[in-house]
Amino acid sequence: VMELQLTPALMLQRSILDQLQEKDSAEIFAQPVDLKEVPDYLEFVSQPMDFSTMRSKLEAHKYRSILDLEADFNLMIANCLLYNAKDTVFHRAAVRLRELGGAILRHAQRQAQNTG
Ligand SMILES: CC(=O)c1c[nH]c2ccccc12
Repeated sequence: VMELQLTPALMLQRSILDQLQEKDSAEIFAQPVDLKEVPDYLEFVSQPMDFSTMRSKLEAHKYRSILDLEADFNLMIANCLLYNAKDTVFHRAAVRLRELGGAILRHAQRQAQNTG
C-alpha cells in the first residue's frame, strides 16, 4: 500500500522541517500566533504561518518540492519581521532563524540535486 512505502520526498521534507524547527529553541514559531492574545495581528499579517501548520501541510502532501516548503518558511519569517519591532526578542529570533534556516535549506537543495 502507498502510505506504507517509504516515500523519499516526504521523508526528506520531514527531515528538513525537523532541522528548521530545531533552531527555534524558544518555540516562538511552533504554533500559530494566538489571535485572542494578539487581536491586531491580522491588520498587519495577511497569511499567518507557523511550524505546526507547515507540518500539517507537509503530511497532506501540500508541498510539491523543497522550494514550496521554503516559501512557507520565508513567509513565517517575513510575518514576524513585519509585526514585531526591531528591538524585540521575536524580531531578533526571526533574523537568526532566517540565517540558520537558510543554511539548512541550501544544503538540502544541493543534496537533492546531487542525488535527484
Ligand atoms: C512569531 C510571532 O510573531 C509571535 C509569536 N508569539 C507571539 C506573541 C505575540 C506577538 C507575536 C508573536
